[in-house]
Amino acid sequence: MMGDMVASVEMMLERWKEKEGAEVEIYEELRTLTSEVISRTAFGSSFEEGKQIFGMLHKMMALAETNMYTIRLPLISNIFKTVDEMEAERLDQGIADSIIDIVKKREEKVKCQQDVDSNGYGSDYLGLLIQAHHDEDETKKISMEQLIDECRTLYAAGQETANAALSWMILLLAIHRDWQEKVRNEVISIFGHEKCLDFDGIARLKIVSKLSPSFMFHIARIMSIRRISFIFLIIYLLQTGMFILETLRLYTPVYTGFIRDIGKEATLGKLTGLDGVQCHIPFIMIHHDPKIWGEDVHAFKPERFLDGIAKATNNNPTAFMPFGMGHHICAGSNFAINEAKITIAMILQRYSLTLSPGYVHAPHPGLTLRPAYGIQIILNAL
Ligand code: HEM
Repeated sequence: MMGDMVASVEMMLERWKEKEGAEVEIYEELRTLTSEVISRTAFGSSFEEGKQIFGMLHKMMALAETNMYTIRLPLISNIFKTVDEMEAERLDQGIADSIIDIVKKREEKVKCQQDVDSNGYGSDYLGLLIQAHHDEDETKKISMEQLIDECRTLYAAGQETANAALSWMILLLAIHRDWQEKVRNEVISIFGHEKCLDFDGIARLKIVSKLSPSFMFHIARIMSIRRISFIFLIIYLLQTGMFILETLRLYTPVYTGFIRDIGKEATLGKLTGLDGVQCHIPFIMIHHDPKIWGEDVHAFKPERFLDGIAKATNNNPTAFMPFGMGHHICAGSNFAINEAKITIAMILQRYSLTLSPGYVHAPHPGLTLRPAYGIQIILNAL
């Protein structure tokens, strides 16, 4: 998975070579990147076809956002459909057909015994889903509709959110030049300027996982392991980690939070929730509450996370929930943090980021919290 992330960032940086010294619209660039990452992860070898599906899904999400507050009348809405509703249905069918096509191609390969690895239908997400679709155990088997739904969920949950989060991170790095330097210094102290993207190294380095990064580097140099495992070292990006948490607090992608049904009467402080009542937990309000974070709640201060989340939240660690909480907590939180670390590390190894004077700050509360007019950044090669 990490290999797919690195390969996708490499592709983006290749494109950027032609844009050095010029202004780049980061939100769109990162949309391509995050779609690429999810496409490769979800569809593996079929990621080009996956990208077409994600293109259609993206259009559907845009339609959903436009119509978020449209009131639908029972019965009448089933008979008379708006242009947007008809377009959404067309896209939905297109997505389902494309997924079925990819599934058929994989199944054909298995029949012909070509290019099939030991995992049968493949070890990417799609392969695992097809395997589940063919499971002989009826209790584990999933239907084709469920398979299609799973692919949709992964995109919706994993692309838009990561796109928004990464965009705000780049903005904050461009504004807070001191933090841009801190994060870059940390990245370079661990990875140097070279591309250290060898994944085979991880197996060799696992056993020394408790040792410090500088010691590991020393050992690796002695042993002539030229390219150290990126995956392993990524966990040592501590300043970068704090920076990521602070961005997720200030610009929480799933800003609306979640709604939970109260299953049975429950008391929380002075509040009593009755069975059947719905409870809305708005993340962004909790992330901006001075009672939890202190009077400097609106300031950008990654160092508040230096001694952990409990300290930063005045001993209310559950008050920090960019990835949700409980049974439905984000299934891709580690994926998202690693994606962010890899992307930031690889960008800062190569570029100094300056905010364009044309940037207009307008966080837009759509399905996710995203920049209404994009984020224009000037890329200066280091
Ligand atoms: C910064 C990026 C991300 C943020 C802020 C984020 C946030 C969230 C939140 C708030 C939820 C709802 C949790 C709840 O209801 O308690 C969620 C659910 C989910 N996320 Fe993420 N997410 C991110 C990235 C990803 C990625 C990259 C993936 C997949 C690769 C992913 C997969 C999922 C899935 C499958 C669920 C549904 C879990 C369930 O209902 O059981 N997310 N995410």
